[in-house]
This record gives sequence, structure tokens and C-alpha cells, in this order.
Amino acid sequence: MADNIKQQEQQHLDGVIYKIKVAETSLEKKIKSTKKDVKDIYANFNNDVRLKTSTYSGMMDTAMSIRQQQQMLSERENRQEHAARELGTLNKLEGNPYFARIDFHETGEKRSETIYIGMASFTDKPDHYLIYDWRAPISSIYYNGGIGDVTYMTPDGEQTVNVKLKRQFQIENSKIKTVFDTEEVVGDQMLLDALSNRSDTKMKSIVTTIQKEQNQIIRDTNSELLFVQGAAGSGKTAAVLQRVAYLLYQYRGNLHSGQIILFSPNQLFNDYINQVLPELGEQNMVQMTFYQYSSYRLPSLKVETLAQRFDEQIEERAQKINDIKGSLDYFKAVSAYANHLNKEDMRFRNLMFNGSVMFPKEKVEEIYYSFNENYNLRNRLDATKEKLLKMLNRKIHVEMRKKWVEDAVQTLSREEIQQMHQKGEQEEILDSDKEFKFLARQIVVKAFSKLHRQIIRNHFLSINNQFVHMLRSCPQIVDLGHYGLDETQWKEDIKATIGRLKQGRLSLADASAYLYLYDLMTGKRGDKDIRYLFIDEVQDYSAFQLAFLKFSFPRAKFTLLGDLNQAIFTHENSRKLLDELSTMFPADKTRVVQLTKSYRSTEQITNFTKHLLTNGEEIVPFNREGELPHIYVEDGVDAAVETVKRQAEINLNDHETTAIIGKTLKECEMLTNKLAETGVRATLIRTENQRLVKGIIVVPSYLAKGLEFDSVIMWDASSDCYGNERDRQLVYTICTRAMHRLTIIATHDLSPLFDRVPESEYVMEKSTARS
Ligand SMILES: Nc1ncnc2c1ncn2[C@@H]1O[C@H](COP(=O)(O)OP(=O)(O)OP(=O)(O)O)[C@@H](O)[C@H]1O
Repeated sequence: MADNIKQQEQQHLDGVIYKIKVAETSLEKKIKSTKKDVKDIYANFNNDVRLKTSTYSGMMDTAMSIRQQQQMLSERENRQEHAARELGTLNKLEGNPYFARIDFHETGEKRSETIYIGMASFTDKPDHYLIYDWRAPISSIYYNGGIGDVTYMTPDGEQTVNVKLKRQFQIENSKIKTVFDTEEVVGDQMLLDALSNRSDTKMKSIVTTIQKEQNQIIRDTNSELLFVQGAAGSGKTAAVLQRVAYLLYQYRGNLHSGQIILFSPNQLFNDYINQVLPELGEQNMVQMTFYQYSSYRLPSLKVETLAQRFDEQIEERAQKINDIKGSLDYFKAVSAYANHLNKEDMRFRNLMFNGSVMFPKEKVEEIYYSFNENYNLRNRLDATKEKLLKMLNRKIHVEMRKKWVEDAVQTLSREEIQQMHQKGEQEEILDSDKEFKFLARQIVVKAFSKLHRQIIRNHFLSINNQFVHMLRSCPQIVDLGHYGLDETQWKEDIKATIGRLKQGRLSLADASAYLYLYDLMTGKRGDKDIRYLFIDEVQDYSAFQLAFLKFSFPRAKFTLLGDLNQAIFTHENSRKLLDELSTMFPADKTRVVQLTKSYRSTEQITNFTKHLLTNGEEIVPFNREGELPHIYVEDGVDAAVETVKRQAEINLNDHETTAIIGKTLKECEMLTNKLAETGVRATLIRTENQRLVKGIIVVPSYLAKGLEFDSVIMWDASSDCYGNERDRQLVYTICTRAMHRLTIIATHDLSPLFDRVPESEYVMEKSTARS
């Protein structure tokens, strides 16, 4: 780029920065003066508020003047807060105000226009934009096309402009480091620079290099269901975080971050991505894992953890059970079963008082089914509660005459009596009979309060029994044979579920059905406040879970991101997911976007990992050069640990973050101990509640989901660890975590899952070959 262009742009930049500084000074003044105002209001509060409390009108005056002062205060405080936020944005802009310039011509206009695009908008006078926010409609032309006609969406519909110049900048500390003009959508050079950076324990925003296909995902506002199938490293997570920032900008004032929820694969991942939105000047949305959601909804039960769920995968029969329990057929079966509860089969519990039955379950059942067939489960339950509460009220009189109440009245202390009078808002009564009745009533009401609460909280329903009854009824509703199961196996599984329930535990698959059944029984209608729901790594969700989430968040638009190649929990079944999903949303409001380009890894790593898949989704590597992956096949564990040690040291010397990814936690523990014996310090990530750290970490495969590292060492890629075809997607997921370097180490024969990779795509290092 010619020096004079750089100079001209630097001059323009200096001018913008000067104006930003002017705006900052004026905001600082404004903040100072508002602060002083607030202080003055507090100081003069006593003088300005006229306290007149002797008459009614005096009290009204006082109230009015307090209210005026409060309004003034809150108005000043809002102003101060707003100015402080604006100042924060300007401070961020000052060092790096924009990253692109576009010159374009709009049909019908005499002159071309020039705009600069940055992280936030900046005007020096009303409607005079020196910088446009990257999320403004016009900024789309930067992401959507190169030179020539480019179309973008405005609030009034599509608009086409003719782009004459597209210029990109790298600015640091108010100085232009590089300027380049590009004909492309977003220049490869800029993207290459961004991707060559080292990994971090926190994900970064991609605003300056968003790709066209990613931009479609970010700016989609029409779809009820947006399904993104994207290869590993294609920027699904990155794009979705930008999308949240975009939605918050687009619907400012009508949408806040608390109305957006992101379901993520694990807590480590939550921690990894939690800086992106603050970096974009927005607040984080609600983030949770499905496990956390189920546990929060079922506080008295222990739901199976990620690690337990992963270990369970190994058993084939458990997998079949999971398949059926994850299906839409099963979801429909639970719905049909609940529907039939309107007529019969609702299970109840006795309501007890002082160790004996107060309302027997038969009585509760009689009440429940006494209402006509127009009642649904929700109002049937409400009406039952109302009736039970009335009956409980009527029982107060009977109970008051019982001996235990008389005894309790006799033993009341003076203080207790006084307290009861205060609570009952009744003066002490001189008539002793009335006084006795008053006290007896208070005692009974207090004693009944637990029962009262139990009625309000539906304790007369027996959800555990109901759930088991539902499981028993299933063979009549779902075709078990279709899932390769027979009734005996199903019964055995029910037995296991009962065993778990007795210990207060539930499997994750059971937890969804349990919650759904409970919600139907109690007529819950879901959380209507959530407007956007995102699921990352959706291939690990079952159709049941998705249908349940749709039921639980009925007003939310869904954005689902996944890679069918990385289905480590649902395996091949995940391919059915798309079909099943399409039945849950209106076809004209469903959009499927495919991202095929993989940005995370070097071309060599992507070419290698591509061959790990059979019939995989399409993957195109991004053109970034690196070394070929290395495979070491060693003679035994000790030799392999030595190789891990050597490789980890090389990686550390290159300042690379290394993740050693083992299959299970047990293997990772063993390796960490062995490494420690040889003097290598590595941090073992045992649970998802830990934090990622720099240096060498050892992490089990199921926790590495969604994360990325400079270097990955795959630990024990031998045939007895990964001998099963079902592990193919897991191996793919592990290897695709590497950005710059991938090393695969086997303690003996290499897993056959690598057989399909052509020899030209890696360097094979056999133990014997090196010795
Ligand atoms: N347009 C882009 N500009 C710069 N970096 C990008 C872009 N798109 C993706 N990346 C980078 O590529 C890497 C992979 O992105 P991301 O983690 O979002 O992929 P993913 O599709 O969610 O991957 P996976 O499914 O394997 O977890 C990240 O480091 C991300 O910052």
C-alpha cells in the first residue's frame, strides 16, 4: 500500500481520535457535574423536603416532595450511568477506533459515500457518523461482498449499493500498523493473521474477520429455528456469540441479556467463552449445561453427571435404552400418557398429620376425578388443591377439641400467649372459654401449616410412582422392537431406575422425561420470558431433550449449532436429529445453514482429521500452513510416557499451550501421575468446574468439547482404547481441538480408526524405527 495512502488514513484517524477525545472530555465534565448534583441533592435533602406530618394534607405534601427529590436523584443517577457507559465505549474506541473503510455509491445519489466501521458507533453531531457500529445495517456490506454490487438488509427491506473501495486496517494504540485494500469479502490476509495467533484460555471476538456465511447466522432475525451444521472449527461458537451481541443491539430496549439462554456442553466451555460479549461491550447471556438445568429443576434428586454419562456409553444395551429414551416417539408417549391421566391412573399419596393419615390417597383421587371431563390436568389439580385446603380448614374445629391441643394450651408460657395475641392481632380476651378457643385455634393452625404447605406444593401427587407407572405403560405406547429391545430388557431397566430413585438419583435420560411428566401433571406452561435459546454441540442432545426444551421455553427462537461428525454421546443417531427437529418447527420458519470451512486448524491438521470420518459432512481446510501431524507407536506405557514428556517440552519451548487429551478420567489420572514421576508438571482437569490454565493440561475427552489448544497430544491412541467403530467421532473430536500441532501417541498397536488416513497426511514414528 502506497505510503501516501497510509499517511492520509493516519491523518483521518488522528482527526477521528481528536474528536473522540473532545467527546470524552465533555462526557467527563458531564459526569463530574452530575456527581456534584447528586451530592447536592443528598446534602439538601433535609432542607428541600418539607416535613409536615400533623395533618393529612401536610403528609401528602411531604410525600410529594420526597417523591420529587427521589425522581430528581434517579434521573441524575441514570444520566451519570449512561454517560459513564458512553465514556467506557469511547475509551475503548480511542486506541482502535475502526477496522474497515468502505466507499460505495447508492443508486440515485450524486456522490459516493465513505464509511468507517468499528466496534461501536461514534457521532460528533446528530446523525453525523464518524464510525458505524459493526452491527448497523450498512456495516453488512463489509461482510457480505467484495467490490461491485452488494446487497444488504435494512429495516425497509433489501438495498443494493455499488462498492468502490474496501479497505482494512490494523490499528494499535492509535497508530495504523497496516492498511490493505481488498477485493474480497474479508481479506484472507487479515483472517490468516487472526488465525495464526496463539490460543488463549479465553475465546476472543471475531468482529473484524466475520465471514459471509457466518454473517448470515449472526444477522438472522426471521427463523424460529436456525440450525447450523458446521465442521469442527468452522466458527459456530464464535458466530453465535457475535449473534447474541447483534440481537442485543438490534432489539435494544426490548431485549436484554437475561432473556437469552445458551446451553453449552460443559462448565469449562462456559468459562472459556465468557469474555467475548463483555469484549463486545455487552453483558453475558444466561449460560448453563443441560445437566445444570435439570439439577436446578430437580433439587432433591441427583442427576447423572457428564463423566458418569460418558462411562455408561460403553455398554451397548444402555445405549439402546438411551436411544429410545431420547426419541421423539418417547416424547410423544409421555405426552399421550399424561393426557390419559385426565381420566384415570393419576397416582396419589396420603397426606399425613401427626403420624396418621389425614387425607387418604383414595379420597384425594376421588376429589381429583370428581371434576368433569372439560377440566385439564392444570385446573383439575388447582381445583383439587382448593378443595383440600377447604377441607383442611374445616378440620381445624375438630382438631381443636383434641386432647393434645388442650395439653398444648395448658403448657403455654406467658410470652408464648402474648406472642399469639400479637400475631392473631387480637387483644387478650377476658372470657376464658373464648381465650381457650383462640389459643387452641392458633395452635392447630400452626400445626396444620406444614400440611397446608404440602397441599400448595402438590405433595399429594406421587411423581416417583407416577414415573415408574409411566415406564411400565410404555411398551403399550412405544414399539420397543423398533429400538432392538424386548419387554424383559425394558423391565430390567425399570428395575434399575427404581433402584436409582430409591437412592435419590436419576440418569440424564430419565431426568428429562421425569421433568416433562411432572410439568404436564402440574400444568406448567414453561418460561415465557426467554426469547432466544441457543444450544451449542446440539448433536449430543436427544430429540427428546430438544422437544422438552421447546416445551419449556415456548416463546424462544431456537439457534442450534452442531457438528454431526462430533456426536460423542448420540453417535449415528444424531443424523436423525435434523429430520426429527424439522417436525417441531414450522417449515417456512426453519433455516439450515452449513459451514464447511474449518478455521481452527492448519491445513495439514484439517486434511488429516477429515480422513478420520466415514461419510462425514463436508470439510474444507483454511489455507494456513503447518507441520504434518505425528503419530508415535511405542512399546508399552513407559516408552509412550517418555514420548509425551519429550513432545510436551518441545511444545512448551515453542510457547504453545498443550492439551494432552485422554479418553477417560482414569487414564488421564494415570498419565498425570506418570508424568509427575518423570518431573513434568501438568494440570489435570478432573471436573468441568475447574478453570483452564496455561502450560500443559491433561483433560478427558468429554471435557475437551468446544475447546481449542495450540498443541494437542492424543493419549493412548492404541487399538484397545479406541477399537470400536463407535469411537470414530470421539477420535475426530479430540484431534480437531489442535490449532497448530497434533501429536498422536499409542502405547502399542495403533487404533484401526486411523487406517483410512493416507500416509502422506502424517509422519509415522515407530518406536523401533527410532531406537
Ligand atoms: N471469521 C473468523 N475470524 C477469525 N477467527 C475465526 C473466524 N471464524 C472462526 N474463527 C476461529 O476459529 C476457531 C474455531 O471457532 P469455533 O470454536 O467457533 O468453532 P466451532 O465450529 O464451534 O468448533 P467445534 O465444533 O470444533 O467446537 C476459533 O479460534 C475462532 O476464533
